[in-house]
Amino acid sequence: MIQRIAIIGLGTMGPGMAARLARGGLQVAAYDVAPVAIERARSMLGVADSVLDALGIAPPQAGVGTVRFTDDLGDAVSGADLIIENVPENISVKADVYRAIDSLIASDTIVASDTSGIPITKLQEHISHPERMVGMHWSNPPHIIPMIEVIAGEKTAPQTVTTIRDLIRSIGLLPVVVKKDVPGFVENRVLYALLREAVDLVERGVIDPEDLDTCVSWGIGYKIAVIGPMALLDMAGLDIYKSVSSFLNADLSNRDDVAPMVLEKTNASKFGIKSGEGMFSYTPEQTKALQGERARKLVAVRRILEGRG
Ligand SMILES: NC(=O)C1=CN([C@@H]2O[C@H](COP(=O)(O)OP(=O)(O)OC[C@H]3O[C@@H](n4cnc5c(N)ncnc54)[C@H](O)[C@@H]3O)[C@@H](O)[C@H]2O)C=CC1
Ligand SMILES: Cc1ncc(C=O)c(C(=O)O)c1O
Repeated sequence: MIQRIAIIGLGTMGPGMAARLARGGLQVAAYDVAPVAIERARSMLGVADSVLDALGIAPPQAGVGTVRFTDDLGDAVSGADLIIENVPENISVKADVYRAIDSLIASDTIVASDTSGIPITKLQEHISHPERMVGMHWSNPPHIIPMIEVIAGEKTAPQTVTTIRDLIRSIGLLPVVVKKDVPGFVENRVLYALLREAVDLVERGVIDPEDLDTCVSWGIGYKIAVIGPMALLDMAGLDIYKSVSSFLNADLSNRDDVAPMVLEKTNASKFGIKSGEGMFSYTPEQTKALQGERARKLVAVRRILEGRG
């Protein structure tokens, strides 16, 4: 049974994951190579906890778990039943972490990766017990979005998948087991199909960025939270989908490289909220207000969707 979890990497995703797992009654050790990331994560726990309160997520009867921060990798993974690797989306950075923990952990300790889309089969090449490695892909913000993809690589033991799926369920989250280890798994294949088209439309001047967001959020986005794509096909009618897709699919963006607009911005260190500018601009005050407003709205929508409005 999983009780002790180590999270390696406390950037965008780590702090919310730590808070959510602790709320599920688990004992979390949180580690990062960067002291500044540890301090930032520590300061974010209270905010995440108040969002979990607003969501009405109660701890189990045995009580709420704990989050302890450490700057020592050996200390973080010592005695852990599960390690969640959450470092940047780069195979060699992730492989360094697997090599570093290999001799520090028991052969049956589960090692999960929160990779956004690197096939688990590739990551397994860098660990001595590949049968205990699994994909555990959270969605951002991880303390609010309940769905987590679970992905087996070619060498993952079925029991490893079952253990992680059951753990996710046991703390009130929603596991989705992906049946094939395809790049991007399912959530990001769908998201990146949408983002490729959205970026292309803005880049070609078909629409302004603000209007693109209005169109998608108030059109498809709002609807799709209630009616998933497969159900939507039935609601619209497969005959309609057949007619439209017969001419539209051929006209959709099929670019297989990164769009020039994105390269231009990233080359100028315009990464979005984290750097103050990306598609839009953000002052620190605006960022704080935006994060609060988004959390409030996501909480309200989730409560309604769960029938707890
Ligand atoms: N940002 C997002 O929306 C999502 C990201 N992911 C995935 O989660 C993983 C982490 O992503 P983010 O949190 O966005 O990245 P991030 O870049 O915000 O944070 C990564 C953290 O890892 C730390 N780190 C780097 N090397 C390390 C090492 N050797 N040991 C310990 N810590 C180390 C960095 O100091 C940093 O704090 C990536 O694989 C990403 O693709 C998954 C879901 C959503
Ligand atoms: C743009 C983007 N890329 C990856 C992920 C997750 O892996 C997300 C997300 O969770 O929101 C994302 O927005």
